[in-house]
Amino acid sequence: MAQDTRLVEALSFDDVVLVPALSPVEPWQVDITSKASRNVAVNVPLLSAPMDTVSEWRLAVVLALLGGIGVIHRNMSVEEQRRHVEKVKNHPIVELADIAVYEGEECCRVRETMRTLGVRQLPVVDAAETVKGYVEFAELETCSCGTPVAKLTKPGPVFELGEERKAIDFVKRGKLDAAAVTLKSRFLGAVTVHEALAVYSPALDEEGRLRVAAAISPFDIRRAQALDGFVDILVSDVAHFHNVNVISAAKKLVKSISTDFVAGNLGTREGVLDTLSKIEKVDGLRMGIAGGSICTTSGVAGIAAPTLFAVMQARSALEELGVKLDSIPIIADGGIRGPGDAVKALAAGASAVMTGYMLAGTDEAAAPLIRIGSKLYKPYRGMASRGALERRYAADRYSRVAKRVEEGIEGLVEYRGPIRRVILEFVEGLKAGLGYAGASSIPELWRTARFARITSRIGAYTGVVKTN
Ligand SMILES: NC(=O)c1ccc[n+]([C@@H]2O[C@H](COP(=O)([O-])OP(=O)(O)OC[C@H]3O[C@@H](n4cnc5c(N)ncnc54)[C@H](O)[C@@H]3O)[C@@H](O)[C@H]2O)c1
Repeated sequence: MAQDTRLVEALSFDDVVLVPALSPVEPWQVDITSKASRNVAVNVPLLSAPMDTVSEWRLAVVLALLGGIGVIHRNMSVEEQRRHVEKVKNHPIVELADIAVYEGEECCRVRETMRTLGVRQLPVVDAAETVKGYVEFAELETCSCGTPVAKLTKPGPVFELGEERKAIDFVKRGKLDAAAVTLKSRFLGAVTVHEALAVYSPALDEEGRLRVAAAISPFDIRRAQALDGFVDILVSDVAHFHNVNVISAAKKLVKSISTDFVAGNLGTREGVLDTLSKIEKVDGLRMGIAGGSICTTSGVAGIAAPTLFAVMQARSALEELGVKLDSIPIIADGGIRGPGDAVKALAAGASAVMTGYMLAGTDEAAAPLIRIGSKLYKPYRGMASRGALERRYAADRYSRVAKRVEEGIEGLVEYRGPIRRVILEFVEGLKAGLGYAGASSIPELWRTARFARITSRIGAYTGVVKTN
């Protein structure tokens, strides 16, 4: 057969922009709820990459409290990975010790403050200002002053702003010794209540526990079975899923699990078509090869499927099969530097994005904080870097050595503070992006987004020295 020498165009995030459109919504009204896999809803369309400098239980807890989902890496034994998942699943949403019942004047004061602020819900925080969840302020009884007594009940999902609800949620740790306004400024910092309400919305399973996913190799049935039914999603974690051996291993593996299975990484339409035609149960597609900031695959092997291109490829495969985009969600994985790239990935057809880089510098990331001179950093490395591979082979005696070449670097990223700051910026960026594109939700963005190719970099701060 003659070699096919046609060039296809593999677009990357910097090659395109989304063009603005008539907008029926204000950014704060934009709904960014989505799916991380067929049966797993998220309030923030973000998954942490299963990397050993990023995703362990601590990050997964806070990310789920903020509405996204963490994917626990697999550079550890099966037992250890299960323990990480357990820690997330058993983590309290509301710490019972922090719960108080407010009565009388105190109750009236809370209600009045919240009414003044136009707020129905505030997050519960601990001493480190980590979001613990929500408390419900339900109109169950009436206190002496005639207003309802606040009772803290099971945490619920975030209510739509402007929606009339009987229940009023509010946030507080310990006794209400300060007005909600004070709490707002202490906890929320410079952001508005509207913004904060949009962010703090835990991703919970049917039993009200935090959601969490775990990375597996399709060859590792033992690991998959140990996590099956316990974790929300099993995420395939190999560089080239479109390999006959990987596909046949996955075909076998899915027969023994009931948890959502995300296939990946894939880069092409053909890869998706082969995956879906050969594997009975595929609940999501992890798309993108060699797009990551720490990935050296394109240099080492000359291969890449840039994330934006890979998402577009998956979308065309699904459309060809007549499969709805939200029934097999596409996860854009690799090279997402911030919300702008994420908006482009979503517009191309993704339901959610996966990132290591954006989260690697946060307090909650799995690597230790390092000081060099006056600056703080956190280590960050690719999962095919020498260090990560050595750890895998040492920690997991069932791991296979498929290649003897490194495809990732080990480096440092600047310290970024608590993850909630990153997520807040991410959520607000997404909402702004959808607002510009004239879409009030992600499915609407799929239908209406228009891309334009750009001929040169659209740069912010060009020629300006940034001081903040
Ligand atoms: N997303 C990316 O772009 C990317 C690229 C490289 C590595 N990685 C990550 O690095 C880690 C190691 O990756 P890995 O796939 O080498 O893991 P691995 O060593 O567990 O390999 C798993 C299987 O994937 C197949 N495979 C992998 N590379 C292949 C290739 N070049 N040609 C043919 N088949 C291939 C083989 O069947 C192999 O046994 C994983 O965590 C992976 O996700 C990611």
